[in-house]
Amino acid sequence: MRLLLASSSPRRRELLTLLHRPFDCEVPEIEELRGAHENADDYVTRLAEEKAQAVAQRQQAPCLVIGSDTLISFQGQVLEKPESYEHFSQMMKQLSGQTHQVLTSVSVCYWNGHSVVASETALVTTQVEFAALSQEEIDAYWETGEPHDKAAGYGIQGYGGKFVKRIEGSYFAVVGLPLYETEQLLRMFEMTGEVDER
Ligand SMILES: Cc1cn([C@H]2C[C@H](O)[C@@H](COP(=O)(O)OP(=O)(O)OP(=O)(O)O)O2)c(=O)[nH]c1=O
Repeated sequence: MRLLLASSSPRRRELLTLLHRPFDCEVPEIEELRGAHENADDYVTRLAEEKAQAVAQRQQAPCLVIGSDTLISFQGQVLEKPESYEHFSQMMKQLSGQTHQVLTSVSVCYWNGHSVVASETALVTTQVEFAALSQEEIDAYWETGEPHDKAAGYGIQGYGGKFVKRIEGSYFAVVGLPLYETEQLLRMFEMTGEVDER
């Protein structure tokens, strides 16, 4: 049974290699737009499911497809990737000296070549406490080029790591793919018998 990762993220690809299964990557093309009354949990869950299913629907043969999505929830607001320097700077000022939640969902779907037979999704929430940041630090961080493709504009695994005082939850979920939950979902599908052993 072929395993596919529905992602353009180099971080997710690297993390999935740690689960020791051969896989291929395909980029999901979905619109990321939150519904007016959709809360952060529902939104991040829907996006992971849509990514997995978008890639599954292109396949001729049976496969398992993994999709994932990461966003930041802070005081009732959802923070996604920065659209500009101004947007980035505004998000960093909001997070400065505060604790925010990183929400990452991972969805696995089993495609039989014609339809989605089964789909399971896990949502992982991690608390991240940021140090108080000066405008100089925020500006210098923007100059590294790291923020632009990351939720809320920071990467805990890179230069952004020095802003993180404490985390409670899954480090790997913050980087983009919760390893424990992904392993559990894959095992569940592998054990059902519907899906052949590789
Ligand atoms: C908070 C945080 C996010 N991120 C990344 C993880 C995700 O790649 C990205 C959030 O954007 P996503 O929309 O979840 O993913 P993506 O567009 O990068 O990739 P895909 O093709 O799978 O949709 O932010 C980090 O790398 N480090 C961090 O500390």
